[in-house]
Amino acid sequence: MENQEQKHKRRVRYSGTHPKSFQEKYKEHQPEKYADTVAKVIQKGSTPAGMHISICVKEILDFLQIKPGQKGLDATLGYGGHTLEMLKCLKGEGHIYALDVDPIESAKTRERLAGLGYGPEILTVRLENFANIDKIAAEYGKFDFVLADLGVSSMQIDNPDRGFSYKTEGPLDLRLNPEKGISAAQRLRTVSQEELQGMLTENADEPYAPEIAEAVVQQIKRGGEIETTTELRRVIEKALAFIPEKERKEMVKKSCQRTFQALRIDVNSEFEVLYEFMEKLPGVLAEGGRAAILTFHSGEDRIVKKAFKQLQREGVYSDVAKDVIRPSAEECARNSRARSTKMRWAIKA
Ligand SMILES: C[S@@+](CC[C@H](N)C(=O)[O-])C[C@H]1O[C@@H](n2cnc3c(N)ncnc32)[C@H](O)[C@@H]1O
Repeated sequence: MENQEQKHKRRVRYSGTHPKSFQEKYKEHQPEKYADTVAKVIQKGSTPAGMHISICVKEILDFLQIKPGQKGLDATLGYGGHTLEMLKCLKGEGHIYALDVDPIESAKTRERLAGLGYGPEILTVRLENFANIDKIAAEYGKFDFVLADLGVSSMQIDNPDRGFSYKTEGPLDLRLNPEKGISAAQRLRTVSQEELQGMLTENADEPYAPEIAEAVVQQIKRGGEIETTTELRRVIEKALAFIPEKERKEMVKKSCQRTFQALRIDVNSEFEVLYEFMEKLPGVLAEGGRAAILTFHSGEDRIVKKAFKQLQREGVYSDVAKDVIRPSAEECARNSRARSTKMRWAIKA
């Protein structure tokens, strides 16, 4: 008996010495305590867990020309990397108001920045959608500078519980504020094939939108669940099984990225709130006030470019970026998430 048991004993799987899951990367979650580990991860061109590396910092600061005593708005606080650099420019005089819709990350950021000496006397953090900048300006007055760094932070993408990435198993949520609205899984339960196809095309230029929309809707009609990130990825893999094997892996990867992007834009009404923000932006800027916006895909950039150009023609802005500004090759090598970034700016007349 003993012998038999030994025979069937499985070799313990070697799990390696390096942490693999988001939670296991506890050192990266405490940048102040484990600065060496964090520095090594950044040097390798990766973003440490629980952190976000700010993009185009120099380009933004060069443009905004922040002076002590000014009042600014960071419409997308995130990890607070840009906010921190802008706060330094104030040299203790003036104020920054920072918005975010994410209650989880913005609370952590507020605490961390307060720990660095930037408390409520110089920084006000509000849990607010940037579509409501008019209300913020009505409360605090017009701003000398405004920054919006659109989309999601690395902390949100990397946390499997938020469901932003097809690469890790988690609930298919994708909400920037998980306490409001409906999750992506809930959205898929009632979406029609036609609507989903339109969503994939409009929000992410997905070339296989018809195939993916059909596969998703059929799966749900048959009573199959799509409640997790992996379940959605599997449906996409099946829908694209007709692609020759040599190209399939890469195609599936790209279609997964685009499908998750399209769903994220949908459940967070990202285009609608961006239109509203662009419309209200001139009204919250002081005369000569400067605004910089970072976008991450063509849909966002089109909205920003069109609004800036039209409002310049109407004399609302005295000047706008002629061409898009891209992060340097060196920055993209250091931070792969910078590769798709485009920056545009405008100056209020
Ligand atoms: C790319 S991150 C910002 C990173 C930040 N600039 C930094 O340096 O750490 C974008 C942030 O904007 C927030 N966000 C996205 N849409 C928003 C909206 N409509 N209103 C307010 N915040 C929003 C997200 O929750 C996320 O935290």
